[in-house]
Amino acid sequence: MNSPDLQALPVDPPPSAPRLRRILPPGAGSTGSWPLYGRDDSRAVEAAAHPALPPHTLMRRAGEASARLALAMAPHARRVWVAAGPGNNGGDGLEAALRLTQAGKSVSVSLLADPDRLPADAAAALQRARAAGVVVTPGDPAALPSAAPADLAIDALLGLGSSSRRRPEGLLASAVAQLRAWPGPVLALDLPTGLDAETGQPVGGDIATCVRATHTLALLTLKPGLFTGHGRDLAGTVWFDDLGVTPRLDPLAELSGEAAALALLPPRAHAQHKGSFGDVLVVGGAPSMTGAALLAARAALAAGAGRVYTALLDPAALRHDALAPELMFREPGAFERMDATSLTVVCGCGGGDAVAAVLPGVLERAARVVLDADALNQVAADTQLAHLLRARSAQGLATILTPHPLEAARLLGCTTQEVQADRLQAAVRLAERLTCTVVLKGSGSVVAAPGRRPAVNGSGNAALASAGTGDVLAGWLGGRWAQGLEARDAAVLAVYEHGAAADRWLALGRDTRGPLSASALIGVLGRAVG
Ligand SMILES: NC(=O)C1=CN([C@@H]2O[C@H](COP(=O)(O)OP(=O)(O)OC[C@H]3O[C@@H](n4cnc5c(N)ncnc54)[C@H](OP(=O)(O)O)[C@@H]3O)[C@@H](O)[C@H]2O)[C@@H](O)CC1
Ligand SMILES: [K+]
Repeated sequence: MNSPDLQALPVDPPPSAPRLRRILPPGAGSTGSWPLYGRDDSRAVEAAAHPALPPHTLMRRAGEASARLALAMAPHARRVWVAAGPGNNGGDGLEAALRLTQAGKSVSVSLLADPDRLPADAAAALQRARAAGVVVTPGDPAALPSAAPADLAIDALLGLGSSSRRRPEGLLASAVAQLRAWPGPVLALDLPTGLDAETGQPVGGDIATCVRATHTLALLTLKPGLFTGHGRDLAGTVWFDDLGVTPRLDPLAELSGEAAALALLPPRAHAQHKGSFGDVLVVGGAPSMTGAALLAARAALAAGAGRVYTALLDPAALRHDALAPELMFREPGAFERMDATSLTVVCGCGGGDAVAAVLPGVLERAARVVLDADALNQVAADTQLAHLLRARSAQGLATILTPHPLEAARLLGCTTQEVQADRLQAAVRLAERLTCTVVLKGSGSVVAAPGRRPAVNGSGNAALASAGTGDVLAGWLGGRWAQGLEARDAAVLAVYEHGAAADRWLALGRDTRGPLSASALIGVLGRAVG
């Protein structure tokens, strides 16, 4: 997208600096972390900004930003269809329609609302649009003429006011269906209609009633729902315009970006030696699952740990890895004789039930522990292990858990659906319950630590959905953490790098539909950021 298109429209009032920023996928020069605000806090930010501004200023700015982005993303669109809903999201759409008409586009607006019952800002926008000659048709969008693939649709049906339990029905549902079937690009204003701003779940539970946008322009604040759960799939490329407002509230969460990860990378000085970079012990690999432990160990090595030991739980397994001869193999019982105070133990990868025997010793003594997969299931099934885990933080021992949603559900004693219904809250609850740092994996992985603001990861794509990538994450995380980072920082960094490696893989022109194998992932991880 080139900047002349973004400059094509008159601005009102002129912004002092470019406000429109691309957030996802992260590009060159992307910033550190972005604050994410929930529904109530976004409304509070809006309410605090209004008194200092002339009436309708924020909505005008929202319309201006939307029109600029629309022109840039669909420069050859002959027609633009705006689907406007009953609230201020619809008002944003009307403001955008006005500006796109002024820019020479053929714009039609379907207003799915009673024009006499619009909120004040939206009512003013309707008046301004009509006065400028925009054709606004209240009612049924089914009457639309067919669109060409270059034509643009704007989803201004529902935004922040989307009711959390009410799925779009009737005319609203029919407009959503039109947007889902639209042959060209779809720009969602603030949120794709039907997406919950905080959880990234479909309101009313049915993803078929959500708009699937090619681009979403978040307005005033970035909302966490755009980046986790179904948010990534429904929002497409995410843009942000703060409308010239700086929030004075603590955010609900933050989005980790490239620069934040780069700032956390452990430095490597010339005069350091392998002893400076920490020791990692990977415990796992029960019979028929040794590959999982080997993947984790190779990843820990690639992450830069000074020495990596591997304790396979399969007594018959080879004590050698021809592809990683740097790995040192030990018996599982050897842990008892190692210096646990300087050790980072990655425990669980392919560990099966056999991992239960080593877990008590590891939890009681190891300075830093990453628990993954079967180790998490053992903790969920054994209250004594859960007790040992909780006791660690009081003894100054740190733990990072890396559950996927099913493992998190077992640990929390709830269903996977309940975890997914609010991933941020589930990660925070788990971190507080077990006094650990938690990485809740999945689309938009969440890093939570007791008393700290949760972070949603901004990197990654569906290529990571392949066997063994979780083992690679656990090992890579152990390898990064061993080099002296604080637990939450290590988790934020490793999770970002893990996703960025998959992004880089796609950028290199690999098969965009095929998965990235776990072994190939280790190969690209070292060059994931920077
Ligand atoms: N004002 C400003 O300065 C700025 C505003 N901004 C923009 O405003 C947006 C928030 O506006 P908003 O609060 O009016 O909410 P919005 O999402 O438009 O809809 C609420 C309406 O929809 C209705 N409704 C809800 N669910 C429904 C369902 N399932 N099916 C049917 N109806 C349903 C709901 O009805 P109710 O629940 O009240 O019965 C109500 O009538 C925000 O996202 C941003 O785009 C920004 O540009 C910043 C500046
Ligand atoms: K919308």
